[in-house]
Amino acid sequence: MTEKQYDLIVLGAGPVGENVADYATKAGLTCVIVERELVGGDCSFWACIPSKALLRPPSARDAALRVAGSKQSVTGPLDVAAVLARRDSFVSDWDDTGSLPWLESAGIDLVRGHGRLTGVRTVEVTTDGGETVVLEARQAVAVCTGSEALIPHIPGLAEAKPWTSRNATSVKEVPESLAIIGGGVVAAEMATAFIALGSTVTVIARSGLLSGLEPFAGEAVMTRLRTDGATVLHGAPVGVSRDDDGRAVIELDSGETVTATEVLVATGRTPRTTDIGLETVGLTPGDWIDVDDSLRVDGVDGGWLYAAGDVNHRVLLTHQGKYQGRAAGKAIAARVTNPETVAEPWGDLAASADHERVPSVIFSEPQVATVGLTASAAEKAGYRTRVVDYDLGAVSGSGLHADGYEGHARMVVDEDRGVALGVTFVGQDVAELLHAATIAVVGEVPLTRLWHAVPAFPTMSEIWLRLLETYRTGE
Ligand SMILES: Cc1cc2nc3c(=O)[nH]c(=O)nc-3n(C[C@H](O)[C@H](O)[C@H](O)COP(=O)(O)OP(=O)(O)OC[C@H]3O[C@@H](n4cnc5c(N)ncnc54)[C@H](O)[C@@H]3O)c2cc1C
Ligand SMILES: NC(=O)c1ccc[n+]([C@@H]2O[C@H](COP(=O)([O-])OP(=O)(O)OC[C@H]3O[C@@H](n4cnc5c(N)ncnc54)[C@H](O)[C@@H]3O)[C@@H](O)[C@H]2O)c1
Repeated sequence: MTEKQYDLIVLGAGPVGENVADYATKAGLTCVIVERELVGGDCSFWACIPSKALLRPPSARDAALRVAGSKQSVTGPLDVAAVLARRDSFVSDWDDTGSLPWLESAGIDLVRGHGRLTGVRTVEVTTDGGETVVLEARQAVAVCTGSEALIPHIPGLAEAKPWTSRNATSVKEVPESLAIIGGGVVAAEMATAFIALGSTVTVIARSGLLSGLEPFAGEAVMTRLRTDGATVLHGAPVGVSRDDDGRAVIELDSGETVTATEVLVATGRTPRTTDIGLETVGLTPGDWIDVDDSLRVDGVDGGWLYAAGDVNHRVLLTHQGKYQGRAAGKAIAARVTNPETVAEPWGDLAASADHERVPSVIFSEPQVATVGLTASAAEKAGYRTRVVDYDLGAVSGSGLHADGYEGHARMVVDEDRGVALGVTFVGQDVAELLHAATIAVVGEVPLTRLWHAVPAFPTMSEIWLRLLETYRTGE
């Protein structure tokens, strides 16, 4: 048994754990990070990176096909083997050796193995070789263990050995057909990817596609999926089995049956907290971990426990988790000097934007880029709102970007303060329009001043001018 002491112990070397450790170390703390799989976490090896690596080649090919002149140069189908090989290179063939020099240069120690809290500021790690390493934190422990796919209780589903997003993003042999249970982000992106890779895709979306977003987003993605040959059903699965040929058979409450080579479960996430010793510090294993805006865990005496990233269920996105990681790292370090340090809203120690100002991009076809509140969420939150819509395809830059460009933009305005509460773009390559919207929403830029942020001609950003003109016309 080995015993070591550090200022901070971070459980989980995903993007979030890495940021907590980095920011605390930069502030002068000694830090160790515990990782049981790959340094870089799910995002690097099974989620963001491989999924986007699968989606980019068909998206680039589609873009070329939408411009007369370049269209004629696309003379063959998508090279699936090359797509998978490019994905493999982005995940370094699931080898994290490339991440280790960064940890070393940042001055962060690494212990490989499964970590569990064993009480106040202590963690025990069972290494792959079966050794036990006992770690003691002088200041804090940060839980950044992330989340994993939730397998719902549908009779026969678990026995039918469904795919999760990990199987989909690490696919080596593209199945002839794929049924996807769920209508959220994973379903939208993986349906887009597997249609392009050549599978026959059926999406079983009991409450429609992308239901938490502006309704036109899910409708546009659904229309495109259907145009590209997918079937989108609204029933709920009530039973799953494998037939004699090994194919998955999914029965729906509507009486319909879907048969496919594989079934992908995309019904949300569950926290990785079942076996991390939460019971030793008065918390419940298997629960999401509640935190305040400085990512400090609620209800733990002494305020030494932090939880950042997916595991706290505030926002399940890498960029927002990394933002939390920066705040947590700085808050932990600040409280070494002054334990009473308060995380002021919008200060460096608080993840204030988590509440109503989160940006996200869904890399489906078309893309969906959104920040802040939807019209219905803003109304529910009690704002006096005005909704401004504009046809993104009517902007000169869009027409130049792709022949017959189709897209839509919506800005939700807080009428009392004259600022944007939320913006949603749907269309080809709208991901790159998003950060301007994030600045407008997070910065609460008055629309009267935004008028003077003149978008360059002829870019798609002229959508801002059109949205503002439409808003002013309606005054
Ligand atoms: C298919 C898919 C695509 C996605 N695409 C995007 C995207 O494009 N953009 C985006 O912003 N978000 C995306 N997300 C969400 C994103 O992956 C997560 O929000 C992000 O990975 C969360 O980071 P994290 O560090 O909290 O957790 P993780 O990345 O899950 O890292 C947690 C780490 O902790 C380790 N760990 C867990 N328990 C222990 C333990 N007991 N001891 C030691 N180590 C432990 C794990 O092995 C893992 O390495 C996607 C998610 C999925 C499923
Ligand atoms: N581009 C990105 O940023 C990106 C990409 C993929 C995933 N993610 C993140 O990963 C998280 C997980 O994505 P997800 O798509 O798994 O979850 P989700 O919460 O987006 O969608 C879950 C879907 O499953 C459905 N569902 C839930 N239980 C069901 C059941 N028993 N039967 C049938 N349908 C059921 C829901 O109605 C919903 O449509 C998301 O929160 C998202 O933020 C982000």
